[in-house]
Amino acid sequence: MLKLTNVTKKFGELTAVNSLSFTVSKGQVFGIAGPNGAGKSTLYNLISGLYPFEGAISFNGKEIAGLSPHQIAKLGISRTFQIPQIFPSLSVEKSIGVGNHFGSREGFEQDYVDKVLEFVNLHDKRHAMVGQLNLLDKKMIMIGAALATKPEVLMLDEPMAGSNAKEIIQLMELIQRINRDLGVTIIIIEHFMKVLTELTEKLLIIETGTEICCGDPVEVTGDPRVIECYLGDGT
Ligand SMILES: Nc1ncnc2c1ncn2[C@@H]1O[C@H](COP(=O)(O)OP(=O)(O)OP(=O)(O)O)[C@@H](O)[C@H]1O
Repeated sequence: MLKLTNVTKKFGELTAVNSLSFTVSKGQVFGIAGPNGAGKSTLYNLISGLYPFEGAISFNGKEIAGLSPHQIAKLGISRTFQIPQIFPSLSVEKSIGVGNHFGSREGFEQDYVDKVLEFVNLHDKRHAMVGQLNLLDKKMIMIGAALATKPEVLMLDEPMAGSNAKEIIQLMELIQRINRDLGVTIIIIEHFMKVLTELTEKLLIIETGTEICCGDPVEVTGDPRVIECYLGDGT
């Protein structure tokens, strides 16, 4: 479904993404982890059409290099950000509606916005101003706006950041429902290994833009190269 071939991104002298190749299959939950500065968010920025890059990225067989973020969203790729990107003075309903305006192929659909509000459990807060809500609600709004684009693939950038244990369980449950009930393929960048091993079917570890290891999450997290570069030896 989503295939990256020798994708490289340089910022001047710095190679942020270094010849990465991997495939995400339809319906999969695919994890990405690595130390700070490894190039994870840059990878999302490339797939979202924010920067030009070397190599190839194809989605359902179509090359996406050169397409605008808007065109890529319309193809069915959506994303969230580490820090919730929200419009503080918009209502919850309008914020999710913006996602539907931006990405849906069928034009604006109020019914779909209503469905998303229910799905992310924000129907009771639909008229609240986004800026007045707590971090978990803001995350749910950002995920809801991404879902309102009707994505085939949803890329989540550190969805658990800043959340407590109870919120992490709620977010994990939501991600599983998005994958299972809506059939959306998920790519998730996360630092919490427990979240990655519980949620994902395949895990890619990168360091300084380069692949260290990719495969079964339990095997990957036990790989000595991953322990050395990312997890540490516990001492
Ligand atoms: N627009 C940019 N211009 C120049 N350098 C950039 C730009 N964006 C990212 N970088 C650099 O590219 C490297 C990878 O950054 P990136 O944000 O992708 O890492 P990351 O793995 O997402 O890190 P973190 O876990 O801290 O979010 C870093 O060295 C960063 O400083």
